[in-house]
Amino acid sequence: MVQLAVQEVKKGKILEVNGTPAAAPKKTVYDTIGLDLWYGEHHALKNIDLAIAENEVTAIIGPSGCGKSTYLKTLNRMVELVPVVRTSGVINYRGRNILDRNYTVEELRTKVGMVFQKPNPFPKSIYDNIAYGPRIHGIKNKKILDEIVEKSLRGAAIWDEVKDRLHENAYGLSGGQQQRICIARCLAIEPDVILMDEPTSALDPISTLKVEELVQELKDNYSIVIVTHNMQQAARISDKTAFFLNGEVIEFDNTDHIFSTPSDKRTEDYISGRFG
Ligand SMILES: Nc1ncnc2c1ncn2[C@@H]1O[C@H](COP(=O)(O)OP(=O)(O)OP(=O)(O)O)[C@@H](O)[C@H]1O
Repeated sequence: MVQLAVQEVKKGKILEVNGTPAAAPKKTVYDTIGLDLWYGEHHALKNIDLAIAENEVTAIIGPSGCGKSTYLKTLNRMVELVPVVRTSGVINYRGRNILDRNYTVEELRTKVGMVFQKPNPFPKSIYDNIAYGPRIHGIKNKKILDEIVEKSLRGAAIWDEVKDRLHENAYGLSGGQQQRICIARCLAIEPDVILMDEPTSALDPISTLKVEELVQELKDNYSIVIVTHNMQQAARISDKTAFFLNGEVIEFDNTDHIFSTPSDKRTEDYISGRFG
């Protein structure tokens, strides 16, 4: 008989598997507690509780407009760029509430990198794209910058493809290569967390596969939160999955569990393609 894993999930944290305490939990990077967000009158995030673990890939899935990108953009406070936004609740990052007025965005952005849906390299050379962040942080020494550029490009699995054309414009690369340049640019600031908003939706299947493999490798050194519409992608590359619907987290669990035995009928309907 197949034994199904029965898990107890409370406040976005997995506590028990089959009645025994879950394996020693990984460190929590982000702990979101009772987060609400409004765009003007529109209540876009409702009482979100989610714990993002260190060195894991956490996937955010759900139908269009359910709040996935909004949640991701609260994690680096990019959402504040929208003038009508209002939030309440707590997002602890490494134990400090980033929604607290004393927490500066600049400080947060040195720790949290972001990769967007469409590759957005700067209209500069490949080298200057990667060296941009370190230069802003005051690094001017050519040898150190050379090392950072190589290390970041290697980290993003694109060094071999571009090492002989570092001073060419990044716009001359393919979409998939540009996206890996953007990931390398993100790695150059040595972040703790990488947020990815549908990073492969503009890529062909081969480039998508490369980025997916890269995400798997990067989790050894970084904690990754990825928004994806692609259910197979979430199942392939993530450790945990949160299913969002109408601004709420309906279910948050180990990815295997979500895709094999979801606890909520709405999750099951979504992953089996019955809506969204
Ligand atoms: N800048 C904004 N101003 C007002 N409302 C917004 C803004 N951005 C998003 N919204 C609204 O907030 C809700 C959540 O949007 P969000 O972009 O987070 O959804 P999503 O799940 O990422 O969608 P998609 O999968 O289509 O990208 C939607 O109803 C959307 O219309």
